[in-house]
Amino acid sequence: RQYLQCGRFGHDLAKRPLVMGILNVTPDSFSDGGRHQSLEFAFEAAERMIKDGVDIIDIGGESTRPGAPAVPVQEELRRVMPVIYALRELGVPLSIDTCKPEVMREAIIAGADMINDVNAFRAPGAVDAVKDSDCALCVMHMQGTPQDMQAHPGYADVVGDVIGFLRERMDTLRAAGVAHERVTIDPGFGFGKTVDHNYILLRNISRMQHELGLPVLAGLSRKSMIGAVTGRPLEQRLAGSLAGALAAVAQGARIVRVHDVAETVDALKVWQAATTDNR
Ligand SMILES: Nc1nc2[nH]c(SCC(=O)O)nc2c(=O)[nH]1
Repeated sequence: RQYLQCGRFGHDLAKRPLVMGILNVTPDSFSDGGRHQSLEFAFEAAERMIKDGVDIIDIGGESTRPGAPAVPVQEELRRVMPVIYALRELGVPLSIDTCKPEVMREAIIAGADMINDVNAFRAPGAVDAVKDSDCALCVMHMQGTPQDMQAHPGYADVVGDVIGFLRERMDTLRAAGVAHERVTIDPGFGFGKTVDHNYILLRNISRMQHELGLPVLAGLSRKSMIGAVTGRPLEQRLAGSLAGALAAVAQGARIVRVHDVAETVDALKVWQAATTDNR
């Protein structure tokens, strides 16, 4: 049985896959990019996700899309901290999508249940920032940086390379005293991968899970790997994203990170009914 036993998180992943809702608090994710409006919008979006059945809300203050500009730490703190303090009143588990140790520390103090680091806690000070807490950690594979990762993605063996990377990150975290149960791993769809690499990784989630003995988080929602095979633009990738989420869950993924919470919750309910013996 695999759970994220630590701290406020405490979900028993053995029961059913969890839905992580994406909450971007970056200026480009709000119509006017205004601060006050973004907090109001973030709060309303979170309330909506909770009503729709979300299990975790992932708050991100820095876009990590290919080519996205880096955000200074003070600006990222100004974006995410008000949202964390506001949303923690709603009682829903919160994940913070950040690579910066300073943001990790503040988020943990504010009661974050998970730190979701697309850089796998490689920044100087990142392991120190989280090792003494009980919050859950998502360790994701990325080749290169958001600025250059899609230029020339290449692997000798993409699955073996990703597993090797995640194993090395786990060894570093464990050496720092981080408990195994706190960690969820993630192949990082779209982070230094071609479309083929992404689908090879998707087909091998169960191998990752078994070789590393850790639950897998899958984030395919609306990504270019969905667009590549459907020909759909960003705003028309719901069906493809639902299929991707179910494919990941069929491979044993325990958390899916999505934009469309209500639809994914429904899809997983049908999946659960179709694949679980409820007698
Ligand atoms: N753990 C985790 N965190 C993420 N943050 C983003 S931002 C890019 C986007 O949503 O298009 N993707 C992921 C992902 O795949 N896994």
